[in-house]
Amino acid sequence: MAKEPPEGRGASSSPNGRSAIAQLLAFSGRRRVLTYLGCALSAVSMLVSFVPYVCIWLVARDLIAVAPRWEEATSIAGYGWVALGFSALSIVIYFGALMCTHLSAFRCASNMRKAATEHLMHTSLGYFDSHASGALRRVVDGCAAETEGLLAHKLPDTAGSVAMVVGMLVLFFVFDWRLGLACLAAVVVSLACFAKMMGGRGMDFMSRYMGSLVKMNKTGTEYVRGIPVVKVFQQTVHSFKAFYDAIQEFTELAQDYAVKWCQVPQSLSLTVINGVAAFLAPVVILLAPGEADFARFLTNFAFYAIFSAIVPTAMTRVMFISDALQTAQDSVARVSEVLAAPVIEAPAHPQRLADNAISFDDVTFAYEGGDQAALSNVSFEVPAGATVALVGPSGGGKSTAASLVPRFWDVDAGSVRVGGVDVRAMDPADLMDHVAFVFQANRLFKQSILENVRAARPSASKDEVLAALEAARCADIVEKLPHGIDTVVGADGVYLSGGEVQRLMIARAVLKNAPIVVLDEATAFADPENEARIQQAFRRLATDADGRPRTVLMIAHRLSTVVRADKIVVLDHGRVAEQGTHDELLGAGGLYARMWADYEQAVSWKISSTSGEVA
Ligand SMILES: Nc1ncnc2c1ncn2[C@@H]1O[C@H](COP(=O)(O)OP(=O)(O)OP(=O)(O)O)[C@@H](O)[C@H]1O
Repeated sequence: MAKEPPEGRGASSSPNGRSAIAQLLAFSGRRRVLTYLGCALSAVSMLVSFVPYVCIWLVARDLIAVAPRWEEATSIAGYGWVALGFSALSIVIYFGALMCTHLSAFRCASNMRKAATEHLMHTSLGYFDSHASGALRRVVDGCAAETEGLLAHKLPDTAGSVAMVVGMLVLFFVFDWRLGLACLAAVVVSLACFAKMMGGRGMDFMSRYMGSLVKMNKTGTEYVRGIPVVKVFQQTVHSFKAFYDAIQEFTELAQDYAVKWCQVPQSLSLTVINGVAAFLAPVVILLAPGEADFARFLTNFAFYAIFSAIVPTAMTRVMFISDALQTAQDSVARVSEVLAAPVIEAPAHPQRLADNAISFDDVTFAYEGGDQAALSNVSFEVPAGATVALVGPSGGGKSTAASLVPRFWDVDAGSVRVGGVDVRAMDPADLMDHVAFVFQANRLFKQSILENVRAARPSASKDEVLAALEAARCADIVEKLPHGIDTVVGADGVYLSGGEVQRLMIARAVLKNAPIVVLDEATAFADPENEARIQQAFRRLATDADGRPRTVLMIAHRLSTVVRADKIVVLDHGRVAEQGTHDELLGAGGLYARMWADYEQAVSWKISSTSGEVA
């Protein structure tokens, strides 16, 4: 059978106006037909399971007809075999139904996961900044799993229950329509109570209840995330007012809903539907005197009194599908949200890089929802083989500028060029091949150091990885680990400091051997020894394997590292305040000169305070 493409994208494209089930079935692809087949088989199985009930009625009828000459009821054994045969047939058909619905449900879940993962592969990198990886994993995995129960079990069972209710109602009118009508009256009263509970104000209650539940879950997550702060500052749950209020609101709503609104109609509904026999009694008393065939009438009454109880069970099952539908609706909405994440558009005719220069041409960029631009009319050049440092006050736009090079986001106006080509006109894979990134938020996989570094170039040999580690001054890290380069990070208590992780990231970038490097110098969490090694590793990263200079765009948080840069670009409030070499900028006496003076003062204060003098 040909492999089906995941149809998730199609499913997400028109989420509005389509039911959750229709959207889920779109994920099942061609296998959706198995869901229909499974539901149909489940309904058939339910109808087949009626035959034993009819057999019981036939047995009762025959016995009453010949009583007390029981030996004349010769067909009873035959009815027994028929009942047994149909019971077995019903089970086999139901088994087949579940096989079909499971096959479709598994395909739906796997296509949902595939579609979301595939979409995330093309999503702009900036999206992951604002969406935590854990939350995304829960959406991709959790939502798919949540929908399995609905498609695999709830839907066929509901189809079966509907068939049961319909079949039972038909049977009611086959044997004696007058007794059937009495039973139907009970069903109608029960449904009316339920409609009162769910409709109008009840529905309003329900949507407020669900909204309040979502709010409580959200604020609860915030609270759990903030537990370290709560503990450190000796706070209680009351200090998380939003969470506390959400719990209160939910408690009151739940009580109101259960006590004020549901109590009466639900009790009535359950009493009526479970007491169908009570509706039959007056009808039987009224009709009995006029009955010509009293034995048959009695048999029918026995049938209705016993089997009418099946209807409420089936109806309850049908009603409770709304829970599963709500969960599925929620899952589909969350997956659709992931599928709507902005993607990096690849150009139809990608252009090739002419050289390794980077240039910002009149770039303006604002974050979604931001009231002002993070970068406004920013222009600067990083010539091929040069090292350019971005400096400036916090919030000046340094990280934003660096993240536009790998297309974490796309500019609103102007252009970012690499090798003379607008990054939007390049094949994203080509861009990634030419540029290595070392960012502050570095992540290591729970794999060996070897595999972690090799992630930059999977074809690299072990010797090449060792050479990269050596170049990034990581020898001391590897030496202290129990299994050297094969030690798995995060296992058996093997953890690395922030500075050590950053050096491994530099090793990755060295191994990648890309001609352009964008790095965020984050030495804030490194001790002096680590920092010295990181600086050496940065210097090593500035030249490639053949000793040729790489093009480096670095975000510098410490001015000591930028003195030797070919050019320094000072960003302030999203604008280029000034640019030039260290000496030129000092001579200009602007923002950089003031920052440098502050820096020198801080350093001299540090030196004098460590040498015991008061500055
Ligand atoms: N993901 C984001 N969403 C919205 N606004 C953002 C986001 N990231 C940064 N900003 C805003 O953009 C502006 C520039 O921030 P940016 O992080 O680029 O500055 P920076 O110079 O790198 O600061 P720092 O030196 O503190 O890292 C700031 O006003 C910041 O609040």
